[in-house]
Amino acid sequence: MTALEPFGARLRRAMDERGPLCVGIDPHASLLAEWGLNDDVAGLERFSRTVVEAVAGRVAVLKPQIAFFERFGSRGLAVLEAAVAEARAAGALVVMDAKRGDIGSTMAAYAESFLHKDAPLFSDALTVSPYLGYGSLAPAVELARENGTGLFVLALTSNPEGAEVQHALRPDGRSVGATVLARLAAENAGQAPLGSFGAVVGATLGDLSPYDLEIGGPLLAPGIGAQGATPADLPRVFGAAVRNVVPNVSRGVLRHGPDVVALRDAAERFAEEIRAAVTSG
Ligand SMILES: O=c1ccn([C@@H]2O[C@H](COP(=O)(O)O)[C@@H](O)[C@H]2O)c(=O)[nH]1
Repeated sequence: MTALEPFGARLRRAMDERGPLCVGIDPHASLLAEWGLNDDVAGLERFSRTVVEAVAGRVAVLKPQIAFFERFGSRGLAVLEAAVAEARAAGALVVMDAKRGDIGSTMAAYAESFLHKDAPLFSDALTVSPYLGYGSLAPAVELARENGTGLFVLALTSNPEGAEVQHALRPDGRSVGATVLARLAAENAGQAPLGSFGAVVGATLGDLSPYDLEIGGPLLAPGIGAQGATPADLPRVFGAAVRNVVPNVSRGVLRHGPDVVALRDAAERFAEEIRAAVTSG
């Protein structure tokens, strides 16, 4: 494979051409049942293929949640490999939601598993956790730069429990989450039109004006739909940085399956609401 253009540039173009929506591939056992599928590898495969068929040719980003595939061991991971390859072949960027984080030497292996161009689970970007110290992510940053891939670093997560860690104040008076955002801004310095090192910032969080969200990179915003946020919340939560927001919807779209057209229509409705909110905000 020839070297890829940096992830940030590829993402900016995809957002401009297709809109910023990211649809999740989250095969919850309850969704498999609602779709009339068995909670087994065949059900998992049918679910993933249907989501890819419905939306991968239309939305900018697909975000598989690896936990739902790991549940089925090596055969689940084989299904994930196929879904990633098919989604990318249909023109979607793939953000692997694996939230990896470890000491630097192990982090390097995690990065190779997803961000190296020859990896079976090669993805355009990976979610990672900075809570072993931001510096522990350095091998992943380096490998992403070499391979034209990207990272989304957990900064201010959508779940209420995240605040006890992410809002905690450091000795210098800054919060932990604000420091993660500042480190990302430094990674992205000088990168145009968009850096490759994004933050995860929940759409559920309300007013984020105390935080500097201008990190020069994308902001992956889960929480719309099942967690209660709506597209209309985006301008209020993200302010001017809304132009760099990649809103994620998983269950809010997936509950409309298994009909391909119904899934596609649900994604299109979210995409339209996001477009309206972002342009009016
Ligand atoms: O802060 C975070 C980080 C990641 N997620 C993931 O996003 C999706 C959300 O799914 P919904 O069904 O739309 O609620 C899921 O894969 C989470 O693991 C998050 O929700 N919040």
